[in-house]
Amino acid sequence: MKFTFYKYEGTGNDFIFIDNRQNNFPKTDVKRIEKLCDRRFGIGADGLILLENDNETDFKMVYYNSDGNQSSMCGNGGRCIVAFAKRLNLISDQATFLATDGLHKAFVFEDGIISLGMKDVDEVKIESDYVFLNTGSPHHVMMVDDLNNYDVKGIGAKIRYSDLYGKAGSNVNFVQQLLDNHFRLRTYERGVEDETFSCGTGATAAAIAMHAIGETSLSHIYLNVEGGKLEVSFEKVGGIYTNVFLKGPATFVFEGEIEW
Ligand SMILES: N[C@H](CCC[C@H](N)C(=O)O)C(=O)O
Repeated sequence: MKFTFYKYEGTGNDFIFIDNRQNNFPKTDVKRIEKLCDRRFGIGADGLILLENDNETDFKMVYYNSDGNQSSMCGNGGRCIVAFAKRLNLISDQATFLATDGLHKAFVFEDGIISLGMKDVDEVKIESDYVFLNTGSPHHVMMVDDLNNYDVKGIGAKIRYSDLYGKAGSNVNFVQQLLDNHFRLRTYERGVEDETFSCGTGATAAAIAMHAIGETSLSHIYLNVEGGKLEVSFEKVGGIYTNVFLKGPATFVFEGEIEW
């Protein structure tokens, strides 16, 4: 089998893209997808994303974590697939696409920045030392005083595999407040089983969580992640977080061919 692939990164969260509109990619070959994502024996990425045809929208997004398993919504990958669709001349400066958590709208700006509409969040579980919410993927969010030298992988894995989240697990986000609506975020990602340089649904979850627990009353949040900067904006209407947007860069890195 021979495929052209396209490598993208969104604030350091990196992905292999395949144009699967011919529907010939081996979608159930977990070991193959895991190997393609392997940073030594494959191309290397946090995830692999298929762009497929969809009757009602511009395209469909299918997301796999680097463990080779299909998973829930990827916010950075969602921004990158819009850049990929533009490269394929499928769209111009906006898109509507179908993902595992429903329909997404997206807007492409001049400088390559992409703003992705995220699902509404109608349930935010506030506990004494963490917040849990689902922004298309499940996220445990907790505040820490200093993210320098913080054991994100060790502590993140403990929480991800704890009884709290059972077999499904959760992504784990550690947030440090810098200014009123400015935060630093480091994330342990389920399915990568390591810290990633950025997590889009995690940044969205952290922003909404900080608003929900009153750390900020502003609804436009700036997040410094290990791989760059993201912005999250939202409105809270009748207890529901809506008009949620995740904005940031989506960068083409290289294209190549894989054969096996
Ligand atoms: N690892 C996540 C999916 C990818 C999330 C992340 N890459 C993003 O940008 O949202 C999960 O299995 O829940």
